[in-house]
Amino acid sequence: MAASRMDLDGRPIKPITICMIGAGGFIGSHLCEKLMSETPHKVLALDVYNDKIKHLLEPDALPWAGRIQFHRLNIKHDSRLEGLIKMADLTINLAAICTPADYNTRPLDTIYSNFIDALPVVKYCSENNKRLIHFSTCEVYGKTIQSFLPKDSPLRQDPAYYVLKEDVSPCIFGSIEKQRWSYACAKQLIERLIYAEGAENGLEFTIVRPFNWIGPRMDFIPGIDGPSEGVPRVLACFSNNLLRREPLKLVDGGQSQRTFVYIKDAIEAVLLMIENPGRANGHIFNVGNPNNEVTVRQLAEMMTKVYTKVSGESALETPTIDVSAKEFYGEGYDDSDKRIPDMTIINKQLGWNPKTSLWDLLESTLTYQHRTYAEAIKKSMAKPTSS
Ligand SMILES: NC(=O)c1ccc[n+]([C@@H]2O[C@H](COP(=O)([O-])OP(=O)(O)OC[C@H]3O[C@@H](n4cnc5c(N)ncnc54)[C@H](O)[C@@H]3O)[C@@H](O)[C@H]2O)c1
Ligand SMILES: O=c1ccn([C@@H]2O[C@H](COP(=O)(O)OP(=O)(O)O[C@H]3OC[C@@H](O)[C@H](O)[C@H]3O)[C@@H](O)[C@H]2O)c(=O)[nH]1
Repeated sequence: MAASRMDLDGRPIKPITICMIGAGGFIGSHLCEKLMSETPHKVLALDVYNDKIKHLLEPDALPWAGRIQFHRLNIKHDSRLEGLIKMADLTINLAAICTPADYNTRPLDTIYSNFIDALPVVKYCSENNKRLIHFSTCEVYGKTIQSFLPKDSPLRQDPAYYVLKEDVSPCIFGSIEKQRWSYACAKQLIERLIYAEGAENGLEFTIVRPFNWIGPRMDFIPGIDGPSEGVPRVLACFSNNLLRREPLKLVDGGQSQRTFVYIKDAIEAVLLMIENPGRANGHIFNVGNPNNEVTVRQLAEMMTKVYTKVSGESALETPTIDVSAKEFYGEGYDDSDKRIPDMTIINKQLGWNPKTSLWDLLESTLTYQHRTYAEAIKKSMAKPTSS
């Protein structure tokens, strides 16, 4: 099966070894799954955790046994990193602190994780002539130009002022005390450094800007497989509320807009980048679904409807409540107003298009959430609390 696979230019795809840093996270787990089930490539999977890829590592009888190897390490301080990058043909760096609740409360860890800790990875790839696919973020665009226009300006209708385009749009962040932007700023600087390594030293790189990829295994459910007081990204926050039958919290009224793409669609795009280096090298790619735009309030409403359908439970009388950003995230939070990816470059280079509608992706994801967590939540809620 694998030997006859062709790239986009009709050439047979040769098996390669991939050093995947952050392989134990949400995106990494889906990418490992795809690479094991549909390709002949080998993966050196690096992470501090492996819970989300355990099903790929054990038992030894799995059809891909021997093609995936887990290395438990922290890239902040581990001398094995360079050796592992040297053993591979391609490095994919996914490692990062990337939950907004951390950006303004742990700004130093956020900056170190997204910039300083990524530096050796870039350096080792450049020095050893290894290809790098680096995961950045749509947050590097910051706020849209539209958000600074007067409310009654007709220019607000013009996509030139809000659609985010890799080679045209500016990066607009808030002031320094809005520490929300520390993440985006660190990601922007590492993008610039990688770009400069390409320009000055010939590093072969691809930069990925994910636009809200969501699906099973994203983050954690507080108190079940993560800290009770932890604040994950919105999919897991709302899933947790639905599972516990409590109102979904809308930060500052839930007016911000996002486009959500199904993780399985997005992984197809990454596989195309891996297997078509000639088309992907030197490029920055938006990866998102421009057709799945909603406000956070609309997302909450849709998730409530979908969850009612997949769980068979009745809807809550009060499905949502408003909370202020300060109350929910603390001092220094700020938000991206709107995120619609322009798809021209990825379409032209890789012919990729997302397929799954928001309703469909929520249906499969919430079915997974219900199946995975409903029992555990019931048990934990039935336990008497110690006082
Ligand atoms: N999911 C999205 O929609 C999205 C959007 C924009 C950007 N991204 C970017 O994509 C990448 C992956 O995101 P994700 O959603 O899978 O996040 P995730 O938190 O699930 O995965 C990141 C993984 O990196 C690991 N890691 C972090 N620091 C490490 C270190 N020092 N050493 C070893 N491992 C370390 C973590 O343990 C985790 O398993 C990140 O760079 C993130 O900024 C994701
Ligand atoms: O319970 C909640 C959680 C979140 N929200 C809101 O929902 C929106 C989305 O929040 P998420 O936590 O998913 O994160 P964001 O979309 O703001 O940023 C994310 O996008 C790009 C990636 O780099 C990161 O994964 C993360 O920074 C925000 O407006 C947030 O304020 C709520 O209204 N209620």
